[in-house]
Amino acid sequence: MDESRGRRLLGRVTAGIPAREDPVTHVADLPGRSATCVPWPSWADPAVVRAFGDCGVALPWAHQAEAASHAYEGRHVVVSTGTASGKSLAYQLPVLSRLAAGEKTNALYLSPTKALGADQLRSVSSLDVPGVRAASFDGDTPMVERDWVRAHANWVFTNPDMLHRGILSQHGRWAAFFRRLGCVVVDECHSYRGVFGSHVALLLRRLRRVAEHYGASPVFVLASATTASPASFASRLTGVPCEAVTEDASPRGARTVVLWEPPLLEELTGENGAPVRRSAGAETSRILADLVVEGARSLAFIRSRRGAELAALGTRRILSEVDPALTETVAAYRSGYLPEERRALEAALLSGRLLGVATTNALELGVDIAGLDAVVLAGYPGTLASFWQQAGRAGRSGDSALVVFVARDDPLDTYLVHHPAALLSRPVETAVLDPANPYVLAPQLACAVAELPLTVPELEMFGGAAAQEVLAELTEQKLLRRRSSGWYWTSRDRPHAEVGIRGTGGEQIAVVESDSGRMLGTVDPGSACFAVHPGAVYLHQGSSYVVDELDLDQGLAMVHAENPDWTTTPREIVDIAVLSTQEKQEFGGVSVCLGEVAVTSQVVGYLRRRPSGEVLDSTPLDLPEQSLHTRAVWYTISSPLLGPAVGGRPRVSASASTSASASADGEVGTGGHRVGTESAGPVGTGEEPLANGRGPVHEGGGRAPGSAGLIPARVPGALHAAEHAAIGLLPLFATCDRWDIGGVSTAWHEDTGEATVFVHDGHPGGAGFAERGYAAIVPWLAATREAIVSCECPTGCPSCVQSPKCGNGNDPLDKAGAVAVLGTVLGALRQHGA
Ligand SMILES: Nc1ncnc2c1ncn2[C@@H]1O[C@H](COP(=O)(O)OP(=O)(O)OP(=O)(O)O)[C@@H](O)[C@H]1O
Repeated sequence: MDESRGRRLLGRVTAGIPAREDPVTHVADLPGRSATCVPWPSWADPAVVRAFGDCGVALPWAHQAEAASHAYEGRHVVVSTGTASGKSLAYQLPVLSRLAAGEKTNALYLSPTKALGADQLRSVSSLDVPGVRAASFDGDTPMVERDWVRAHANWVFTNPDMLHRGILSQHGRWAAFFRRLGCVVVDECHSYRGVFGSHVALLLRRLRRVAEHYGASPVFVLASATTASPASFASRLTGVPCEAVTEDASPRGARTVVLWEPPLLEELTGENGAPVRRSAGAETSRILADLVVEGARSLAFIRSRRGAELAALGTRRILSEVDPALTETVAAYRSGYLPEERRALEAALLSGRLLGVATTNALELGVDIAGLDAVVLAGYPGTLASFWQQAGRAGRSGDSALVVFVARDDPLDTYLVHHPAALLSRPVETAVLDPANPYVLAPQLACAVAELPLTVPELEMFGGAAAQEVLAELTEQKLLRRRSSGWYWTSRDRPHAEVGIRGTGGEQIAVVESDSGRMLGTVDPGSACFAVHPGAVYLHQGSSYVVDELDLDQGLAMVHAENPDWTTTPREIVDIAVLSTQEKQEFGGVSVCLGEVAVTSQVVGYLRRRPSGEVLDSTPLDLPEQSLHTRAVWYTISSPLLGPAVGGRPRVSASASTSASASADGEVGTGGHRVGTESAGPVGTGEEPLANGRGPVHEGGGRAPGSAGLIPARVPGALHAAEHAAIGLLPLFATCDRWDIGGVSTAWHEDTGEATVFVHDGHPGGAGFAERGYAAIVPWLAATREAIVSCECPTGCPSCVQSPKCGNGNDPLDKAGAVAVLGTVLGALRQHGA
């Protein structure tokens, strides 16, 4: 294939776009690499080597052999290499070699999703190595088969949910399996982050404890996408020291990576008259259609299932006008499809019968698809690990391929397409998890004690003092009994069923279709008012429903199927109180704090909007207040630093400007990474002009040196805008989703006595995001300011300071004021040595 295929495809997808609308903000050519193969390790069983050879693997790549040897020789290891770099072989080789040699040993494989577990079982079974009895044990395993698996399987494929509820909770029935447990495989371990990751970390400690009880001490083999500090992450996740193998020896094709910002729409405006851009989904359909016309096998990653379906439809619509025969070569792919449908789609894409597939991240993990001609990413997938994982589906075996990152209309994506280094030159972040979160620790310790009485020496593996405190509370609640030998579970019932490891506990709200009585899914209690309030549009597996009733007492949301051409946005009022300040640093009029807060929120209504952003109407709601104890990072600014003139202090604004947040549903965020993405331009007093040429703040009178120079009336809007943009940018440092965090800003806060901007975790007890914000305060706020400055809109738009979930209808928002405030804060931080 032509070396410059990526460049040629780029020429095709930009052909015909007028220069003034040129969406391409950056192009980077990433070189390819050839494979480094090594001989099979001497310990590898010949039958296994033969089986791999029959599947086209003549020799292992160097990193595979290295990781496999660590595992075989009993050292815990994490292999952290790129997409499709053959991580499976790294754990298959040692496990299969022992089983093929007839050793009486067992292995346990854990994957974050059932589908991935099924794929991996299929791959192991297809090798057909003698002596291997591999079987899955998950929610789909029929009861009649479960006994067989427990008694006979020597390699069990499961997931953390089943390990928690179905295996550890009744470990006595698995005694024979545990006695011989020699290896635990933790696949795609980078996805264990945030609250879910914290649960899994404690679950793995429980697993180790139970295995030890039966006399086994398994070796852990972890597979991860490329991440920073994989060894320390793997060690935190498992609680045992892990070696890391990171040198990727698999072959990789060259890639042309293009950053793409859709143009502003001339004919449409959004909330408060703000300019809006063409949607990333529509833009992606257009690009995908061009690629299909070129005969390029392409994948487009879209963040929602519905978005993936819509992008496929959009692509087909465009193609039907060009060449109707090509419409057949385009499809959507997402979880929720039957395994056979997914297999058929994968095969069709690999064979070239399908050319364009619009997918959710279902095709990101574990699916054996690589070597495509092009990948389009509609929006930042949340982490660099995901970005590279998705981009890695393009360009293998020496082919040059095209990767297009299309920005959505939000501050983070806008920042990234204008700061390529933040996307292309940064080391991938490590995942954040916080197993010491008491909201996670308490239910996990209850399960651990119910499994086996906990002794004092075992405290250390669960976090030492933090665990001791939690145990004391559980004892006080009479859930445990303390004896001299340790802690004992008091009830006959096991706590496991009550403990949801993917959220932060509490009774889940069931979402039920009224007509059929079918349960569609569950929603975290903390986010129910937000996600399934009456009138809300609820999406499930690509289908759309509208909520008729939310009964919080019964834990039920009743919905009916409906596919309206509008979406809903809840309106929420939020209040925040500081419970304790754990860290505080003073920087001459600016202080930066980390601590515990109580966030009280109430959904008071919702907006209906068209996909274009146009608001149809606003409906009031009467729902109860919700309270969330969590962690926050906040900064305060003294009056002289805000005010316009020396002596001209801003009056305190009586009405606090708050913005909504605190949704605890959806994916749990991940780990963060402190990076050097500081703004290229000077950051100081907020004097630099905005990109639109407007000077930022010139409000009469003199100004104290370094102050923001804002008259009091502008302070709430300035803080509010600064808070929105900061929420938008935190995912760059804390690798959470913007929906995992929330914020409140106020011109005067009663606990701090000053103008304050809070950004808080959306999960009870926190998931480590606020800590990341605190640790990266300067680069985070510098990036925030830079994102606002570089946005070309005049007074604020979704690309900079408007928030899609604002409880105050994005009002007041003062874009220039936000730049001034952030400039002042950064000036103070820098001047005082932050
Ligand atoms: N040493 C090798 N030589 C040739 N092909 C190999 C080798 N090792 C693995 N492969 C092939 O590479 C492909 C990707 O392997 P695998 O799915 O294990 O990668 P992965 O790193 O787990 O992928 P993902 O990033 O999707 O998790 C498979 O088709 C596999 O057969």
